Amino acid sequence: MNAASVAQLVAVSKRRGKVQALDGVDMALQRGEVYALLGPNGAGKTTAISLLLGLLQPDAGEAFLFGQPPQSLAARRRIGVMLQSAGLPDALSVAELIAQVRSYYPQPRSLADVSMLAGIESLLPSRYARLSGGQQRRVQFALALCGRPELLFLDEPTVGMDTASREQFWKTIRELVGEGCAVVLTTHYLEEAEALADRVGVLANGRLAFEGSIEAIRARVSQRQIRCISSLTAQQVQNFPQVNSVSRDGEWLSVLTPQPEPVLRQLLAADSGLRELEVRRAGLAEALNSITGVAA
Ligand SMILES: Nc1ncnc2c1ncn2[C@@H]1O[C@H](COP(=O)(O)OP(=O)(O)OP(=O)(O)O)[C@@H](O)[C@H]1O
Repeated sequence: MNAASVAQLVAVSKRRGKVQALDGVDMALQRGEVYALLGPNGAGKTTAISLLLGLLQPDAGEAFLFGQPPQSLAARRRIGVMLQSAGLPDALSVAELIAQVRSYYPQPRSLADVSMLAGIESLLPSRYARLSGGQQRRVQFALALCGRPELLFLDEPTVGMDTASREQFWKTIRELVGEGCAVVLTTHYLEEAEALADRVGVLANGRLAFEGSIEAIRARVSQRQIRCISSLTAQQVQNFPQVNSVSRDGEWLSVLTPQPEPVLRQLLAADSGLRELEVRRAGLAEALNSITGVAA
């Protein structure tokens, strides 16, 4: 156990039904850090969070919250949780739900603060059950903030939120992190991981296939994408050495290659009218697919 970690999995394995959902996973989260857990459906993200929350027990290895077993009441008081299924009572209003959750804590955040942070002031009188999916997510976020958590677990938190709500949510997360709160986030929105995460863990088939910064993930993909407006056909460019694939979108040509320099020379030599040239590393989605593909 690492005493400085706010949450930790040590060599954790867990079977779920016939599936080895986690297989020897080590993970440690520090104070004030945003850790995004990424990976395809069924990779084991929710299982990892459930183990850290003490909702599941590991078959092998150990889970810790603030250096204690996750079931410890003292440790649980220090966390806030937003899971995929909230199971909240349908009959209560948003204000009543918040009052109920605030009552669990000795020094809760005020109703005004919680509502402002989650952007739900106008929803307080409404019955929770009558809210839209995105509004319910914002209320769940408010509930997770009631106990002034030092560690927030957010399992796909912005599913169903509109763009403005998502940006407000990201802004609030940054404020909380600025005050020292740590966050474990799972998401399928890569721009969300990019916007928030200090560190990313990529799970594939129950194993941690990669851990590092977003930039480090990108660096794993050696391919570059060349984009330009050109009269050359995709077939002509496909025949250049070092070209992996070519696609055309209207007047734009997109070329994937591990070696952009020789390809650029050939493109410029073959088309004197070529313009709007840009070269960039292949995208984050492609990098992740390559990490999880290799792991599989
Ligand atoms: N209650 C269960 N009984 C049997 N198998 C389960 C159960 N819950 C999860 N699994 C299996 O364990 C594996 C890991 O599931 P988990 O929910 O942790 O994945 P995930 O990465 O969170 O996926 P998603 O992105 O779809 O939420 C999957 O193969 C899943 O089918």
